Amino acid sequence: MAVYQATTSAPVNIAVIKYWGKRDTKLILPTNSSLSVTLDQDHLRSTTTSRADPSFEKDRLWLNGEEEEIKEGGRLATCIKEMKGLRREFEEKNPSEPKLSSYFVHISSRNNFPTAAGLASSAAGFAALVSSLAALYKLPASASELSRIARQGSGSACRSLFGGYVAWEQGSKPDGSDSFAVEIAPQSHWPDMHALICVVSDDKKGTSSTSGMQRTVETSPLLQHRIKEVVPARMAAISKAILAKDFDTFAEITMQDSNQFHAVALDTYPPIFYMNDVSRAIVAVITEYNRIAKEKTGHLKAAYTYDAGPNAVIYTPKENVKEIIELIVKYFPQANTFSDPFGLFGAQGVGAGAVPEGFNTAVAKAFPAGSVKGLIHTKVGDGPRVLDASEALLGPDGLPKA
Ligand SMILES: Nc1ncnc2c1ncn2[C@@H]1O[C@H](COP(=O)(O)OP(=O)(O)OP(=O)(O)O)[C@@H](O)[C@H]1O
Ligand SMILES: C[C@@](O)(CCOP(=O)(O)OP(=O)(O)O)CC(=O)O
Repeated sequence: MAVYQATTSAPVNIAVIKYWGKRDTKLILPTNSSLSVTLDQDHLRSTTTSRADPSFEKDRLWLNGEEEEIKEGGRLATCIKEMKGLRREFEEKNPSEPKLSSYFVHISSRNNFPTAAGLASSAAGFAALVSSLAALYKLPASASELSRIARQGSGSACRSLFGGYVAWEQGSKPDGSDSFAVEIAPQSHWPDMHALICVVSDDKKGTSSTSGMQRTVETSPLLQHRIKEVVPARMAAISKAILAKDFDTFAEITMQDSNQFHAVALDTYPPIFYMNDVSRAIVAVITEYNRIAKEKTGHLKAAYTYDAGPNAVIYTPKENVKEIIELIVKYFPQANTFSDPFGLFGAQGVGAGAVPEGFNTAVAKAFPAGSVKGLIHTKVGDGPRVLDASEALLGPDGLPKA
């Protein structure tokens, strides 16, 4: 008996122009365009195996080994239904192909990082789901077409269908057909972009992005200004900066847009707070770091950005990463060993940290060990990957492997 199965992995993306607000909550159509950097799957990824089989009795999905309910009309069900629809069209055009669209699917997925902790697990997760079904169904669909379906799982997921630098064009059609992701530049265009994730908390967050952003749409007058007056100009300027590899402009817009996203969260009624004291101290440290860099070299060296949680993501050219880690470690001593995937520190490890010459240490207090629970060093990466059968997450019985 033929086994119809495919395994793919997909990356996390972290936005530099934030998506926050929907004009259609069912189709997941945003109130503004957004732009992100895709991070390397060598470090952070969702891996998903999908199988179609005539013996399966219903569609089932396991996330990190636990079965998730596929609610009728819910986001998972919508993505699976849309993908089966594309397969059906493909079968109609290619009548000799097996009728996989009529079989139920079993899907097993794993994230190699905390789920629902503000590390964009839903983005990587839905991108991996859609790309594994696309591989299973052998669809000729483009990444932008698939992004339209991933969007209906979680808005930010549409951007994880591409590597590199990715825009989600908001579109204007009521049916969402023009709301999808496009590549601004591939990873290879600007491979020197590194990212340091400061994990402040990996707990499940208090206010989900989904509910938080709708409260903002309903109550924040500042959001209306952001949508009309701010984001369109920033999208154009940051796209241009990426094409020109202009880190100064990229960094300035990234930090300003993170600030404004958290300002609209505060402008929401009742207000939403995602950043905490540790997050704000990291802003102060990076701001001072940039001040002396600008004084010495005329250029910025780092850009912070925060999603719907307290974790910082710091974008920087590779040459600065060691200095930034030393700086962070100085203020936020590490309780856990830093994995150092790029081998910056050698056998002696990160040590007690250091500040660059001229740095005003009074900008923040030193925090107790463990305030920043961990540091993840990664960089810009590629789009979804089709993996070998040996990496499958479903066993011969069609159930998740232990
Ligand atoms: N690998 C996966 N496959 C399918 N669905 C997933 C996967 N990973 C996460 N999800 C879905 O995404 C949900 C978590 O999304 P949520 O937006 O709460 O957190 P997050 O994505 O980590 O944070 P944020 O989007 O704010 O960065 C999970 O409860 C699950 O429904
Ligand atoms: C702050 C953000 O990370 C918000 C992400 O929101 P989600 O994509 O998680 O929301 P839903 O579409 O409701 O699933 C900004 C961004 O990624 O652009």
